[in-house]
Amino acid sequence: MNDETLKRIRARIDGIDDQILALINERAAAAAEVAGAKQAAGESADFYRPAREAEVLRRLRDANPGPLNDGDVTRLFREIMSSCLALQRPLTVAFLGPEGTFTQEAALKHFGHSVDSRPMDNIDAVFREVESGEAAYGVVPVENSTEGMVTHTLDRLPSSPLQIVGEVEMPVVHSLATRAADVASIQRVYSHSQGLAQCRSWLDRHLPAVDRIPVASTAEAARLASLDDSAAAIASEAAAERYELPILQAAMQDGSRNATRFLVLGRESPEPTGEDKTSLVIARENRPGGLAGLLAPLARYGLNMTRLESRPSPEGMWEYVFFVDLLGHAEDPDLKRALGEMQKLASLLKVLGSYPRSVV
Ligand SMILES: C=C(O[C@@H]1C=C(C(=O)O)C=C[C@H]1O)C(=O)O
Repeated sequence: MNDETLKRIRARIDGIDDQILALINERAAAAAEVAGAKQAAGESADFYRPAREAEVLRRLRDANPGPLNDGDVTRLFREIMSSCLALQRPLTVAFLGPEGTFTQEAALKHFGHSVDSRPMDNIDAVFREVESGEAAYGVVPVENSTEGMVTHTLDRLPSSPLQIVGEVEMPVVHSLATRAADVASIQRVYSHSQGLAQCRSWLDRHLPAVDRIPVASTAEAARLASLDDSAAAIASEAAAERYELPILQAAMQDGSRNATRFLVLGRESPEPTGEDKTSLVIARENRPGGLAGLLAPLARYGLNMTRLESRPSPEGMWEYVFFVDLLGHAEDPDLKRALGEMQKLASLLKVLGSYPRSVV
């Protein structure tokens, strides 16, 4: 390419950038106008609207003519909205810490980077931070495609006044991060119990005799491995980078499609968007056909159940509660009718939240 051609194209790019710069600032000013109007109408000081944000992202994704791919378009607009909102006041988001966990990645993926994200020591602390109003939102893991449910989160939901206001799905790729020169020099492996479980076959094959030590988080595992040259951590690339640990084995998880679903917790329920999910916890006294009867209204109204999970009930030995995820919003007419019918049969029925299906 000759210099003249390059110069011409670069001048064109500069011109385009000037337009983008003017337009994103115009957008920020418009978003501030919405905030002003909401304030004038006496609405709450929290201007974040998960339903509206999901609609904005879906509309742009569906309108995207390319060549940029849909994932990149939603990610870019996610960050633009995050910055627009932070002009009013950055959202405070509590997450299962410490810094560098997959939960933090999920929080930033959902809210964008212009938030005040606060690491919490455990799942219960995330709930408490939002319940007390210290944080506006919280992010916790709820299930992994290889290892199943995160029981702490499920067990904490029924007794909490919080609502599920969103979900985030994220591929989880584990790395073996260590200062050890080779696999043979590793004497212990730290990770969160989920990380150890998701890499079980790899560990059985390559490090069968080595101690597997569960710790509070994959980020904590990376910190510990950074203090000891004969230790390794199973953690994210981000955590390895944070503690300056070389990666000896990338993508070591057993399932090639290992993913974790996270829940976003808040205090107010999002409006319907047309592409929503509803999470419930239900129970019925134990008798033949009890659960089948309780779920029957869902089939009658043609509702799609995407998850059914049982957990021991806090009420009695060998009694169970069931966690159900459905497509639709609790205010959708059919779902509302089905819930009304289920309520008559159930000993427990609580809507844990209706929220937009994940977009980013
Ligand atoms: C601007 C609004 O408020 C916030 C900012 C949004 C945006 O930048 O597009 C979208 C939803 C809200 O989180 C709105 O409600 O439209």
